[in-house]
Amino acid sequence: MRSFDFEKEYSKLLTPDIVSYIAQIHEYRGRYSADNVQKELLSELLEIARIQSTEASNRIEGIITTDDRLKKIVREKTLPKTRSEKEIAGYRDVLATIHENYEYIPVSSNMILQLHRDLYKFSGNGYGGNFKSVDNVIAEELPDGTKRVRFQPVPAWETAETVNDLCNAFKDAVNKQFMDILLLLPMFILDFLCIHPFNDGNGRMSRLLTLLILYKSEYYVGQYISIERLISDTKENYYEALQESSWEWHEGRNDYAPFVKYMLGVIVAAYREFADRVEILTDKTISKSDRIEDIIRNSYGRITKAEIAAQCPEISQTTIQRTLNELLKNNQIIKIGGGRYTSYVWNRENE
Ligand SMILES: Nc1ncnc2c1ncn2[C@@H]1O[C@H](COP(=O)(O)OP(=O)(O)OP(=O)(O)O)[C@@H](O)[C@H]1O
Repeated sequence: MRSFDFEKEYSKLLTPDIVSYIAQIHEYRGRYSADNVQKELLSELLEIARIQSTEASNRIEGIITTDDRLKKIVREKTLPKTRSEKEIAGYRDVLATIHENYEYIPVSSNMILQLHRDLYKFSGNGYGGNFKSVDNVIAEELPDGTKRVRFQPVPAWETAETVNDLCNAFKDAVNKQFMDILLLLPMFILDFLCIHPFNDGNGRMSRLLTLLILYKSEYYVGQYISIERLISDTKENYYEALQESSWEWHEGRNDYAPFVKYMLGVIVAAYREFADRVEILTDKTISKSDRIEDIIRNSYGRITKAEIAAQCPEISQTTIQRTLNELLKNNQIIKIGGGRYTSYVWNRENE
């Protein structure tokens, strides 16, 4: 059976590029601790990130619904109807549990099972909260419709014990305190994905666990900038890094570096985006119209005038309307619907 030795692998990862990523992330964490950023601003970013995270993590697995239904599900304004919507609602709830209770959720086999149970609580397919009952493969569908095996995970009969060993080894490594969690985290996630402990939901669970471990270690950026969206936007690199790092995993000879670098790159990108958003939203020298433009560009799907106003209460309705007219004239946004149902969406065709 596969064993886990974080300490042995750790020293191999201390290369200049990885160390530089870690230094950047440490610096960002210090600069943007919650005390340094306005509370209203954070709650605005929080709402956007919650929608994007739920959408993106599900989209990576082909689980989708319309923009409007997605927003309503995340805001709990409707009940999920289709199978995909039920899985999206499950993700929404597990994400909320992690956001609110990360301090009290240990990274243990039992907790992973409980979170997985909640991921499927609307689905009623019997998968939720149980490790896989039969062996599985990580497959890839080729353009001609045929399937190719990307990775053969741990067999079903070894799964419970292997997850338990992984969680214990991870806990021991964290407790030793001299190894940076930013390296232990992607190693743990890669091992989790190579075990692929569930019949379904492994990718989503791995991204939820990523957030959990980041929050527990006081890296809160994922609450405000969606890490899942950044992964979805770089899906090809994500799969490539996983492929490279999982090579010879069963023999314990795999190289964690590609996936570690990929994940650290994503975390740095999230902090950079956070820094940019904070600057735009707080810099008083940035014009009102630029702020409105930024809000529309960064919103998920359509946005109404009332939603824009809620995000910038200090800007008058007249200025918002004038800016909307200007953006429409320049073809930067698209108007959808009419009357009190009018909404706007950023025109990405120009990008
Ligand atoms: N070569 C690989 N090695 C390890 N993990 C991989 C590899 N390629 C992809 N993955 C991971 O496996 C996930 C997809 O696995 P799979 O298609 O089996 O989905 P699943 O278990 O049904 O769950 P979910 O639907 O949430 O992904 C990806 O999101 C990615 O995280």
